Amino acid sequence: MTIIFGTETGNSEMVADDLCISLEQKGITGRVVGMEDYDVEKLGQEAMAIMVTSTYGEGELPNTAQPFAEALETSKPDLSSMHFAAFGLGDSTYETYNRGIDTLIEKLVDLGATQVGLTGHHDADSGLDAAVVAVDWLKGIFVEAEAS
Ligand SMILES: Cc1cc2nc3c(=O)[nH]c(=O)nc-3n(C[C@H](O)[C@H](O)[C@H](O)COP(=O)(O)O)c2cc1C
Repeated sequence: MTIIFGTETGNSEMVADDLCISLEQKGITGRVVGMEDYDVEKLGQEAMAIMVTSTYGEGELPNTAQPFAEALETSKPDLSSMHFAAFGLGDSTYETYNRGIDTLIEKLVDLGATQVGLTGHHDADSGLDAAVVAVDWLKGIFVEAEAS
């Protein structure tokens, strides 16, 4: 399973790495890739991916996610076979709390992808560790998938 992250200061990458470790503990091989290194033409081949991104500026995607989002708009890959789970990092002291992940989800769904489970969120203002929150969220996604 591929974990694709967008980040400005590295928190989303740490989350992606810990999600990968958590997957491997379940016997699932994971691969972590930054959005800046990911070719959107390959996205349609991901049967199941985990998307992780923070929010920057005023509700925008972080630097490494912006070219990825633009490439989605221009290449318009067919994502009808792709499933994905989504986790966002933000800070609730901003009015635009966690808008980045919602922007990304909208783009993927517009191209035909199917979201699995509820979007996970980390709030930097909570004082909680982002990776701990993300790994707990992923466990919930698995419980939901097993129940359905
Ligand atoms: C300049 C700046 C702007 C930010 N803008 C937002 C924002 O609009 N909405 C939000 O929810 N979080 C915002 N954040 C919080 C970041 O998303 C949060 O710190 C996150 O953990 C950063 O993750 P990253 O290191 O992967 O980029 C902002 C942080 C900074 C420093």
